[in-house]
Amino acid sequence: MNRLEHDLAGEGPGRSAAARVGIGGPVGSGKTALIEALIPVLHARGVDLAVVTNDLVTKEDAERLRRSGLIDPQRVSAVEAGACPHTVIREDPTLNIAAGDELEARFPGVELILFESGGDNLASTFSLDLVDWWIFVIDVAGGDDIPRKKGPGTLRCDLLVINKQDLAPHVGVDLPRMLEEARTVRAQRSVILTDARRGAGVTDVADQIMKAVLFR
Ligand SMILES: Nc1nc2c(ncn2[C@@H]2O[C@H](COP(=O)(O)OP(=O)(O)OP(=O)(O)O)[C@@H](O)[C@H]2O)c(=O)[nH]1
Repeated sequence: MNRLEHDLAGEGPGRSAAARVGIGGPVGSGKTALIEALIPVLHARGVDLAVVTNDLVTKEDAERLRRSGLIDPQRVSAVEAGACPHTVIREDPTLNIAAGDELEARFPGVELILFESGGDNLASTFSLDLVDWWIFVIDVAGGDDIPRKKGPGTLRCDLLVINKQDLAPHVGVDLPRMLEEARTVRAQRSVILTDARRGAGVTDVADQIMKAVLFR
């Protein structure tokens, strides 16, 4: 039974107040930019929100979000992942679970906690002990062959986001084809194109979170 099933059953150690959503993906694909774009959209829908960031040896992403003015800085927690970001989101997610629990204790009304993983490769996946649902963010500039490589992140996530769609003409990427290949390797499970810097596609991502995770 994963966390979501525990929560629906209202029992067991996975029981918690807030839904937990992971946001992973390769270095620089736009995970933080997506969170920055999602925060105002989710706030406008009345979602009580907090964020946990994972960086290798700094707190850079957390500091960026705290300075952004988009969210109460107290609602952003930083985990330092060390050399292997996989460990803290998959093999031993204890530090992240504790960071989420601590945010829930400080903000009892919190409904949704976003966990941004440290930038990593196409193999990063989240433990279902940590998150109820997770998004994998790749980007157009990383190459239109990424979906065809069938990395575990691309295949297993609940939602695949292909970010930086605005860059497609500049890097020679056939966007409709990349989208089609991504849908094919995912057996038609969700794929959304975004431009996180300008906000394109971000309401679609928020719609999926509202529906699949918050049941509204
Ligand atoms: N053109 C364009 N640039 C983007 C987009 N999204 C993010 N960027 C830029 O891409 C760079 C990396 O974005 P981040 O949000 O820091 O990426 P990240 O995945 O959080 O990076 P790490 O935490 O280092 O793994 C920044 O310079 C962003 O401004 C987009 O949709 N279009």
